[in-house]
Amino acid sequence: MYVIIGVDIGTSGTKAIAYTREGAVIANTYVSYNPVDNPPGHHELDPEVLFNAVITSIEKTVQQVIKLAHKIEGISFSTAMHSLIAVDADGQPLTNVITWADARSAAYAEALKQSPAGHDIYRYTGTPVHPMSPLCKIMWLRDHQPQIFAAAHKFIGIKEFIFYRFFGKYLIDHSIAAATGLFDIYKKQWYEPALAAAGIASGRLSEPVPATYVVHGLNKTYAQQLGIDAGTSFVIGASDGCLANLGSNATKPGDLSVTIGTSGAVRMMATQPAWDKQERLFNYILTDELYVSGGAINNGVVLLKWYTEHFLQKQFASGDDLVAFVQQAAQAPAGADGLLFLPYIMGERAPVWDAGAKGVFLGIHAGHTQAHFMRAIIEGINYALYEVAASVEETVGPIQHIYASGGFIKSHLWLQWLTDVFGKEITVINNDDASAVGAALLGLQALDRPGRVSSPVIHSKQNYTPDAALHARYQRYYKVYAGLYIKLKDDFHTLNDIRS
Ligand SMILES: O=C(O)[C@H](O)[C@@H](O)[C@H](O)[C@H](O)CO
Repeated sequence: MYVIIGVDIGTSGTKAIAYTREGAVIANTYVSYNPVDNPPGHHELDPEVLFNAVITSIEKTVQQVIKLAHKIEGISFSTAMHSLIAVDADGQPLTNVITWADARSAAYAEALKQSPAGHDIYRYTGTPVHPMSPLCKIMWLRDHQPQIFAAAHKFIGIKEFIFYRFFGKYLIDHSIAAATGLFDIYKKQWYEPALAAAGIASGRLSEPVPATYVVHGLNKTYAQQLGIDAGTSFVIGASDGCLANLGSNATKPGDLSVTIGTSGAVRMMATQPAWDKQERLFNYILTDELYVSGGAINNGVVLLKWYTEHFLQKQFASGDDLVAFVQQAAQAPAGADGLLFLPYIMGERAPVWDAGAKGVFLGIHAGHTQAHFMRAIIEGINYALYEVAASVEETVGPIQHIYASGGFIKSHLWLQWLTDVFGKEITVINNDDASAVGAALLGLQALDRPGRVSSPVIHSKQNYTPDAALHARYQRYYKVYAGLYIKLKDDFHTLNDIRS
């Protein structure tokens, strides 16, 4: 049987899956990594660690496929958005991979956001003006590391780095380009006013190609190492966010995908960008016909890791530790007996887009225990996504079905609590890594009929139904939650000033 390998290169690890045309995952490998040690507010990965993780995950998956006597018809890629690496003329990295979670360019984002150019940049590039975007990171490099800026032959992302090593070409798919803040999502070319703001010409960026673009001619050394033919088709693929919609079945108008991994997001597909006059939502590209609108939050499972390591003084790895965390939180009642958590410990993206926002526990009383704090954390993440979903509904259209994906789907309890907050049924299909499955599906389409996107084959389906009484209780708490940021915004910034 033929399989396609879908690779999802994330911020915490890389996953490769072997996917059949019948929609079964018959082999997979996950390689995790940690960010390099950095000052607070900076978040970087080592490009070599990342490259090796991609090699290892593909190599081990190929070995499993060969053992099962199957054949590989192609490899297709999903990657985290907004990453930046400056490379020299030989393709050697001059910087680490600066990830979406890096906030060093906050002051640049703030200034640009207030300017007329900033509003146009948001509108035409689809990327909110925020330190996550490569645009703001390049501005920061230009002023803070002028030697690196001058020596940089290209400014690229994770996938371009990998593809350059594999094929000797700098290629960027439209989906990842749409998350740079530098790409015109209507004309599908680099956007001059954004290039001017960054102080670069388009020649210092990669060549944009559609997500279904296929490359051949893998470097022989890597072909040997991976155990595949150098003629194997490599589909460039798209971004993890857009592909999570595809892999979790949220592909029709009215389908909302809710992802909670390290970070989180809600997204809806549309045939055109949904320009949000309040600039809360992104508009990314999946294929020539499909845009993905939505909002991402910074604070997902990263909060469980933070709380476990700092307060429970234990190691935390997603998976079993996540399930155990939620089980312990379940000792507290829904609503955590009046303990509310505004989860902005990493600053926040949608809907406030404020890198200086902070977290708050509100309503602490003597009856609260550790379990209440843990429950409040989960509920804070749920409210944050619910708030973003409301702006998607307002801008893109009514929500009809909700599909969940990401590491949190391992916890039935968490899925149920999220369902109760949303007050709408939530479905999880197949339990696989949605972005890797999305990459495989897009890959199959690219190899067969470029430009079209199919939906996953559904083998299993879990539906979660809301409890009306709990939804009503959450609604009362949510109203308090939704007023918190505005009340506290200035205080967060005053505290930041005092700290610095
Ligand atoms: O849609 C999404 O999921 C977000 O917009 C992205 O910014 C991700 O958070 C990022 O790619 C990390 O995986």
